[in-house]
Amino acid sequence: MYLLPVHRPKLDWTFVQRFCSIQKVLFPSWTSQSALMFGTLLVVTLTEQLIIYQVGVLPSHFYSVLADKDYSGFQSLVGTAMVLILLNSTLKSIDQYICNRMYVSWRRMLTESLHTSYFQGRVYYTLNVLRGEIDNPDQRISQDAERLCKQMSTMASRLIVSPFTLAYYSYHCFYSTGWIGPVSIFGYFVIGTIANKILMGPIVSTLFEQEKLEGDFRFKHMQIRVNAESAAFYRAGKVEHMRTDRRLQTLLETQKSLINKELWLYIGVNTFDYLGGYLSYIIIAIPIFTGIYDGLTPGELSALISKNAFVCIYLINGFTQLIDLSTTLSDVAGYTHRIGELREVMDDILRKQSLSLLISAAQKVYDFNVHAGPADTAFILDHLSYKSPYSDKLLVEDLSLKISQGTNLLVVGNTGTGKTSLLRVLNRLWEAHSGFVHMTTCFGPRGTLFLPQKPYLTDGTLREQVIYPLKDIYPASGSVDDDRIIQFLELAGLSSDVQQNDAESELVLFCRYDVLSPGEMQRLCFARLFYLQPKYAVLDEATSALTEEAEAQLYRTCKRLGMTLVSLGHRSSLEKYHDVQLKLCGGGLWELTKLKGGTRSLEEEEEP
Ligand SMILES: Nc1ncnc2c1ncn2[C@@H]1O[C@H](COP(=O)(O)OP(=O)(O)OP(=O)(O)O)[C@@H](O)[C@H]1O
Repeated sequence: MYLLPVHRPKLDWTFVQRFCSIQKVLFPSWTSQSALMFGTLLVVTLTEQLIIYQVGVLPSHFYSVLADKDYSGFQSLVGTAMVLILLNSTLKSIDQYICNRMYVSWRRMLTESLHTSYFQGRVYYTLNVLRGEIDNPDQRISQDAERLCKQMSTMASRLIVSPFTLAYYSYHCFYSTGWIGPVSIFGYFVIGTIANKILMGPIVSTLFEQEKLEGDFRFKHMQIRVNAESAAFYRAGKVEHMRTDRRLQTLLETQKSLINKELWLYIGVNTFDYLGGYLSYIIIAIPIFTGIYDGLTPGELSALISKNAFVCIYLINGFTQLIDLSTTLSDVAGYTHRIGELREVMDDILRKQSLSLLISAAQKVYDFNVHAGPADTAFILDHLSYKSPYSDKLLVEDLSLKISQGTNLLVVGNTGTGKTSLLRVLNRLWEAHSGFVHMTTCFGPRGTLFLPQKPYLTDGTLREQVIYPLKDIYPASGSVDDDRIIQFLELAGLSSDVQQNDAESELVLFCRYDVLSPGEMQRLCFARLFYLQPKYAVLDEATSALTEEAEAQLYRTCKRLGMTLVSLGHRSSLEKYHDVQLKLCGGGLWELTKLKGGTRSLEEEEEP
């Protein structure tokens, strides 16, 4: 099993590392779109600050012209104020616009990067089925990534400019008030930061927990949505109501606890804000009471006080804005941990996956002579033993078998004896416990195709359902061969459905695939098989929902199309389509027998 050490999410070094690694995704290079947008935002916010400074010192000019009764100076000042205010509001809107664009761009890059890892090899399978320590990967990719980008974009314009404004206003504050102003403001900020860091600690872990419960709650609703009919047959409304409410209660309890913890942070932040407002007067008062400005006229003094007040207040404001970001930062930290953790686990899976691929490639070269079979061999199993990932008991022990073209294999056995698990091992979803297993053909057309026990229908058009898992019509050069698709749907016994869906236009939206009966779904999967025409078809109880006549028709078509079949099933009627039977007896035991008749009896059946 893959397990990473459990880490309680906090504002710590792990957060910094995870945050930096996410930034590398968001800013892949200096010339990337987001880096350019970030640069533009910097220019816009700096210009905005310059304008704000000019707007901020306007009152001091007003005091001065009003005290001197300077009418023309007053007029030009009103004109300047109008222009500055217009400029300021335009720049502020551009600033918001860039932040929103950056959010979309970040979200695209982060989600695409998560998708790249998630869909690589069989990471999504390992993550969802085999590894329990990552809760709700879907929620992390869809919602947490979105919220992280949103919160970061709201922080961006305030954070980006703060080093410049702080330096600029510190200089002005020093110039106006001497060292006492900046030093007392810095000291005040350090105390505020330490207090907030302490208050933010519990919020990060509670937010992490809340997002997990949010995912669980959503998953419960999704479960009901997908299984609505089965639940309705059980009249399970009451019990599902109770269970769904229970998840909601747990979520709301955690949300309440988060809000309680945030209350202390809000108290801290607001106290810091209001105390900061008064601090500016203390700083301004010092040079006045120490007599530094004694030689000034009342008009000059009030203009100077207004200017100094603006500089001090703005410096304090610069720091309080940073402190105000604490609530956003604690959200960012929570989401960063959730996404960082997902990325680490996916990287870990990918590393192990490529390592096992390397080992198996090396083994393949080494074992080539030992295990090489005829050219038409699809699967080679040599002394293979396997077990389920959560158990120590072997499902099958020491199984040796070669599956070649023309030799159809039927795998039978009681429930839970490991039939589907054999396919998991063949497909490399599970690792073999010992022995050698190798699939010599490729997946898809001309190779091997698996029809899993639960038919999987994807979203999209009927054409896309039939050509699945291919992205495009096969072969790539071929024209859109809807006629072939319709022909194979008919062969699979789905003609009436096609006509219904096909009535208005060609093979368009197949939006009612979710209401197909299990039998119809299985027929649709056979239509896929006929379309792709692999050399080998591995069918896991692929006809369990169909009648024996339908089964016979589908199996005959497979054979006519030249496929070699490996079937898993319980029905004795399957025997006549196969040449060899592998019976799994449980406890690691198995029996391999030749079936009498097999292909021959099928040919006889077909003759009339
Ligand atoms: N994802 C999984 N993780 C852990 N154990 C699993 C997993 N899937 C199946 N198992 C276990 O492996 C064992 C074999 O399961 P398998 O699906 O191979 O049975 P089967 O022979 O195909 O049964 P059936 O005839 O019902 O399809 C079972 O005990 C099952 O609980």
